[in-house]
Amino acid sequence: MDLTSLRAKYTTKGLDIKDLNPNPFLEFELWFNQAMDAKLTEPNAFSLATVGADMMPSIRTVLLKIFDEKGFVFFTNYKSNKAKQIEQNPKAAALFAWLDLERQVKIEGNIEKISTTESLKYFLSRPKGSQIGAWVSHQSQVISSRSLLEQKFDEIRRKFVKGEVPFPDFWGGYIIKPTKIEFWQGGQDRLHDRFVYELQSDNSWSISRLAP
Ligand SMILES: Cc1cc2nc3c(=O)[nH]c(=O)nc-3n(C[C@H](O)[C@H](O)[C@H](O)COP(=O)(O)O)c2cc1C
Repeated sequence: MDLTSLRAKYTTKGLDIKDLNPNPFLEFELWFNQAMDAKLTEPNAFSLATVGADMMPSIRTVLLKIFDEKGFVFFTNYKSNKAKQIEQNPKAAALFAWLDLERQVKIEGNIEKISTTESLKYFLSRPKGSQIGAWVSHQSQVISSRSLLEQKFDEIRRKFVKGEVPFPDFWGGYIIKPTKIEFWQGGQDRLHDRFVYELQSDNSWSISRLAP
């Protein structure tokens, strides 16, 4: 299939350094709220890239659940492929592609587990079905059929039909602590605007414009 004629025009006003908040987390919050206001599908979904000891990059979608000046938090299975890669190499990149807004945000940084208390707090806020789902799925392992998953789901649901679903010790959150955050806004004739914030040794953030 030849896609060479598939071409979108970027028409948005563009970005200027004077429009940017000196604090990249506040800039991200502004863009995130605009993605919410635009009613994008799952605006908190992002591509998470990790690289394990074999140096082969791996990427998948996860959902951002918390963000503040400490970093960006998502939840997953601590025995999954991504978790193994993070253990081997605690660095990650995250990409939010808000294409309807002609925007992307790219985040790079260090990644670590959040505390069990914080993971538990989020686990308790999840619907019961999702809590059971965390128990059922040995994420990233080969399984022989879907029916096995469904059987296990039923077993666990019956077991905890009355009481609370216990918190699985192999499940929880990771926080990406950024050292770089890049904001990209589409511009006319491929003259896009890119600004990268980089964390300095005194914990301040520099801002540089990058060529598109
Ligand atoms: C929209 C969407 C949201 C997802 N959110 C999560 C998530 O928050 N956590 C998660 O572990 N997997 C999530 N997944 C599944 C992952 O993309 C991936 O299949 C899974 O985490 C296993 O990845 P791994 O084998 O690289 O560890 C999501 C997938 C999609 C399409």
